[in-house]
Amino acid sequence: MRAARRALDANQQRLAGQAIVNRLSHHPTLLRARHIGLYWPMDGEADVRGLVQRFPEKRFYLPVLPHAPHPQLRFVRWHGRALTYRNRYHIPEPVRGHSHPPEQLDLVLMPLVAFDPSGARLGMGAGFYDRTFAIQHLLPGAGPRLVGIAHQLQCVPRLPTDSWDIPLHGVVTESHSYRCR
Ligand SMILES: Nc1nc2c(c(=O)[nH]1)N(C=O)[C@@H](CNc1ccc(C(=O)N[C@@H](CCC(=O)O)C(=O)O)cc1)CN2
Ligand SMILES: Nc1ncnc2c1ncn2[C@@H]1O[C@H](COP(=O)(O)OP(=O)(O)OP(=O)(O)O)[C@@H](O)[C@H]1O
Repeated sequence: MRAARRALDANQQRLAGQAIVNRLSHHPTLLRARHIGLYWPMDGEADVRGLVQRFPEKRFYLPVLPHAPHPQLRFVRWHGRALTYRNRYHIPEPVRGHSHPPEQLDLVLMPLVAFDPSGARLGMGAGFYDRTFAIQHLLPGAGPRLVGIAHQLQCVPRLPTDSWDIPLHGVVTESHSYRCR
């Protein structure tokens, strides 16, 4: 999946990102949300950063890697400008800015490697998102809506899941919007 999404050329990437932003722009969950977790795309992930210009009245945050012993991602405010600092995976991160408690975000747009229509998500394998939103196992209605963002080619019929995986509420690709739970 990672090789397949990396193989998309710049034009396919641009079109996919625009199509997903357009879909999200009519998505009631996005329209209602005020504090939104976003991500800086890497490794062929769909680029939905255009949302920041599209919705200047909303507040967007980027994930910042935890330092031991804190197991959770932090979400730091991002205004859409260039970033210079890169984390250990070479992903840009804001170095200063207001951080919003993850469980108080309204919506988190989650990067993923593969997904299935039931809302199972395969990530990069470090468990950052699962640990950050683990509270949803205890309080299923609590915390942000979790919406996966992907290219349609990342959809598989059925993914195996582990007990700690947090299911997605929905997934949006350039051609489909899935409602999962
Ligand atoms: N854009 C984006 N940001 C994100 C994530 C993501 O999946 N996408 N993450 C989602 O959790 C977190 C970062 N998690 C990551 C986990 C592993 C690797 C990674 O590249 N692993 C390499 C080995 C890297 C190394 O150790 O040198 C690999 O698997 O090939 C990258 C990000 C937070 N930010
Ligand atoms: N709630 C949790 N508490 C403690 N450890 C956890 C929790 N959730 C996940 N983990 C740990 O994280 C590891 C990686 O999880 P997994 O392979 O599901 O990551 P992923 O969802 O693919 O990655 P990511 O969320 O970073 O994109 C697991 O082996 C597990 O030990």
